[in-house]
Parts: sequence; C-alpha cells; structure tokens
Amino acid sequence: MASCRTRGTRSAGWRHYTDLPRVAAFLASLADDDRRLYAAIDASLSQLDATLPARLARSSREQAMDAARADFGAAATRLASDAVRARDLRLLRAAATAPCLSAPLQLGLLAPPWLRWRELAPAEAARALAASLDATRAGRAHALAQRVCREVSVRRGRARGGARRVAALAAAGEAALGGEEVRRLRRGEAVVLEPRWLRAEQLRVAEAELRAHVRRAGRPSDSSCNAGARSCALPLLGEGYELSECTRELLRRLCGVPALVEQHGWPRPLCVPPLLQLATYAGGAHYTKHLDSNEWEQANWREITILLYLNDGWDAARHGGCLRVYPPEGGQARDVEPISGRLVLFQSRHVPHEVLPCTQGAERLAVTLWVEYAEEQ
Ligand SMILES: O=C(O)CCC(=O)C(=O)O
Ligand SMILES: [Fe+2]
Repeated sequence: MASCRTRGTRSAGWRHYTDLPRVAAFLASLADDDRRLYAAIDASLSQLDATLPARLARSSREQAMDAARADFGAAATRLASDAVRARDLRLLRAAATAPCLSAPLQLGLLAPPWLRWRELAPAEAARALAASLDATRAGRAHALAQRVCREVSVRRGRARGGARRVAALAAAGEAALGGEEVRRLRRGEAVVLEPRWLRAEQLRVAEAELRAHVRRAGRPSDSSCNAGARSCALPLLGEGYELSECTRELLRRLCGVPALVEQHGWPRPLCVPPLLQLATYAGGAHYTKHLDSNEWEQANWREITILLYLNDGWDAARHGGCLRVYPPEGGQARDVEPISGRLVLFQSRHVPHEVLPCTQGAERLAVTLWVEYAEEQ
C-alpha cells in the first residue's frame, strides 16, 4: 500500500487527498461512522424492545406495533439525516476512484456495501445513501414486526381477545373445509383444497401484488436447504405494505381457515400469528425434505402449515416445483402441483415435505401461514 500513491488532478476533493495514508485514515473513519450508525440503530431497537412488553400490556397489538414503527421510523430518519450531513460525498467519491482503494471499497472492506456510490454524482450519491438507509429501515421494520408478533405469540395464552378475532375472520372462510378434511388433517394427512371463495380475479390481483412485494422486500435464503428461494415476512397489522383491499381481503380469508379447523375439533387451542411468509422459487430453486417444526427447536410453536399457491398458468410437467408430501408413518409420497388458488394443510411437526426444483424461467409463489398452538392456561 505504501508505494501506491494517489494523484490529485480530477476534482477539488481529489486534490485534498494526495496523501494515501490520509485517504485510508479518512475512509477508516467513515467505516467507523457506519459502525456508529448501525450501533445507534441497534440501540434504538433495543430501547423499543424494552418498551414493547409494557406497550402490549396497555394497548392492542395493532396499536403497539404502530407505535413501535412510528418511534423507529423517527429514530431512523434522525440517524439518516445526521449521517448525510456529516459526510462530504464529493470527497468520498473522489477517494473511491483511486485504483488502489476501489478494490477494498468494492469488497466492502473500507465501507459497507451500501456506500457503493463510486460512479455517482454527489446528488445521486446522497440519494443512493438515503435509499440504502431506507432499505435498512425497511429491513429493520420487518425485524421489528416479527418481534412484535413473537411477543404477541408469547403472550397469546393470556390474550382472550384473540379467539374472537379469529372467529370474526373465519366468517369469511365459509365452507372452505369440513369435518372430513379436519379428521384427515388430525390423522397426519396433507389436505389439498381449491375453495370456491378464492375467486380467479382476486387471485390474479393478489399474485401480481405479492410477487412485486417479494421482488422488493424478499431476501435470498442463506440456507443450503432452499438455496435460490427468496422470502419475506408479511405482517398483517398496520399499513405500509401497499397491498390493495382486494389482496388484503384474500389474506384475511386465508387467516380465517384455522378457526374452521378449531370449529371441527382440534386437540388443543390454536393461535394465528399476524404474520405470513411469502416465498418465491426460481431457476432450479428447491427446498429439501424437512419438517416445519422440530422437537429440538426452541420457541417454535407451529402446529399446522397452511400454504396458498399463486401461480397462474402453472404446469408442473413444464415448470416443476411440486410440493412432495410424505406420510408421517412412511409409505407412498404424494406430489401436489402448486396451482393458483390451491390450499394445502398439514401438521407442521409430523408431515415431512419438500419443494421439487423449478425449471429455468418459472417463478413459483407460495403464501404460508403457520398456525401455532396456544399454551394451555
Ligand atoms: O412452498 C411450499 O410448497 C412449501 C415451502 C416450505 O416447505 C417452507 O417454507 O417451509
Ligand atoms: Fe416447509
């Protein structure tokens, strides 16, 4: 590094940094800034975490989540504007064009990846920084929503209002499934349904919106079990997910299904977390054989997995992507095509399943609701 010298010719900022050690020190101080920024974000999240239980005790979970989001949004906005103010982006841009610095910069060694504004003009760089902070904030908001949902789940046994809410949602579920299906579910079978209340037009609208949502907010899986899958959590409370009323209604109906299961008799009380998972599988992605809940896992209360597929025109012969379900006691596996409007239910702890590879060019979308069991009082 010592033999690598920068030359100050291209811009005013560049000229200030003809001395490489100073550039390196300057960039190192920026990396420190970033660490401070993230530390500050973490601190504000911890503070929210600490206040969450008291909030939940005082208000409904909708109000608690909205308040937590608003607090976090305000804290993140403050942090972002401080960060933008504290930086001279013109200087940063100049430093980044030094050949001996650009490689470590690109590798994220001198600054986190969201500072890759190398090719950008200062105004664009500022916008890029603000956008990446927004993305950070959105990611954190998801994490926060999940924490709220988890808190609610932990307290679920004590929240009697929950049952009424589920019952209200179930009214929309109509005769999605009857006693015979629930008996099969109890015996450990996978139940496959195409309920009439999932109308074709509504499915198409929901499919387009939810696919766009995964594209925006989804994260690639970091597990080798389902490499290539992209997923995101979709909290059902609060606003800000830009879903139409049409899609929201469909999701409400989906959340009504567990109440029908209870109505026909389930051995223990169920609880519906206000959270769905959206996942896409494209270009060879698959999910190896697994259970959705295992004895050795802590804090996994999944009881019934409910899948809704939204894949207009899906043809398993061409696109692959079937769900393969195995009987808990062994025997012949069954392949289920992920066609639009199809619901699949099975017991999360007992039914092994896998997603078979999807072919190139096909993108398979599934919405998952993991129904939990409620603690006995
Ligand atoms: O999408 C599917 O059909 C199943 C996905 C799955 O098994 C999971 O997310 O745990
Ligand atoms: Fe699964």
